[in-house]
Amino acid sequence: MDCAARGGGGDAGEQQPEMAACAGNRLDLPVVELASPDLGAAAESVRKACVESGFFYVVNHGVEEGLLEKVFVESRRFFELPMEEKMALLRNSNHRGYTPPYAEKLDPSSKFEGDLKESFYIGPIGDEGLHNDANQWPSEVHLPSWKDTIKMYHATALATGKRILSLIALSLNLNTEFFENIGAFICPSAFLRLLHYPAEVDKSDDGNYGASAHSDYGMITLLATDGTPGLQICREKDRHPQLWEDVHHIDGALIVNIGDLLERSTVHRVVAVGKERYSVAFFLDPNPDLVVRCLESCSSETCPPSKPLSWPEPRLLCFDTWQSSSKNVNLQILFPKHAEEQLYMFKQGIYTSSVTV
Ligand SMILES: O=C(O)CCC(=O)C(=O)O
Ligand SMILES: [Fe+2]
Repeated sequence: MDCAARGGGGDAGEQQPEMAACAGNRLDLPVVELASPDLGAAAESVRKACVESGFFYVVNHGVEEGLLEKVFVESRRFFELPMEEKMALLRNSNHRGYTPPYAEKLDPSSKFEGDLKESFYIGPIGDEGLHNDANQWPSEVHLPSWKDTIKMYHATALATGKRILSLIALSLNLNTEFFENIGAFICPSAFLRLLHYPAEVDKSDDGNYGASAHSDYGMITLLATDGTPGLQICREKDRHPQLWEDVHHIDGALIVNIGDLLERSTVHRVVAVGKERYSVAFFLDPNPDLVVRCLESCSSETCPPSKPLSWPEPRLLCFDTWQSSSKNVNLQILFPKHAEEQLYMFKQGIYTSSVTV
């Protein structure tokens, strides 16, 4: 079972006055060294990043630069195909495939028809021998090396994502194997999403976003960009006016952000910068039958834990339809600073797809 709409789409939700980051107000997000033998220091820096902004960079992350370059080449090749060829791979009921411009509106309150981006989703890659790969793949005649490159990146990003989650576990004084041990990775919902943002926009799209404000709803997202600016975060979404800060590009680094499932997601968006932009997002979420609840060590009287949640069937999870906590597989999560928001994603119904195609 896969998740419904990817990305997010519930939280930011407001067309309020806002400030862009002032020039010179450089956002210095932590850079985490993933190959460091000093796991304690790396975990501490992850913890600081998660508590303070929910966004950080990782370097020495195990993704070869050459592989990433190939992914961007293949991505460009796909998005340059004629629209009818892309539409032939339109996102299917398993949420794999192509979404054209305007197909998604990550911020449901946006006054525009949809976001400017187009994208392509690749879900968990099955063993073809077992016929369980629900992905759609472009024709090998047109794009002969596409599938192998994308599969390679999916596997590499999954390994990197698991390493980051082991540091997150450590940062919470848990065993590095915590997520592995509770079964979060038995069959993880690992979705790769290729994204393409147009350079030119029609007059009617003045003020529209490449990707409107949202938070990602899963555990962590690994983001690679082609270096073109546009990504912004809002660290305090309830502040008025909102302050949006640019996440700048660091050569060779991946951008990591934590999602709603870790209770400390950060609202972000991609603004149109008058230049074409490519990015590749990898969403690492646990296997679908995991029960989610707050870690005891992250709760207190003032920060009571939420009741356990099944993942990712939130449509069933209104306040009055709690699942029992009796399952022994529990993903118990974190960062109590935002415990009061534990349920906001469900209240907002962000799993209800905002896809209009
Ligand atoms: O393209 C980007 O930089 C961000 C994409 C994103 O936030 C998403 O797809 O959830
Ligand atoms: Fe996102």
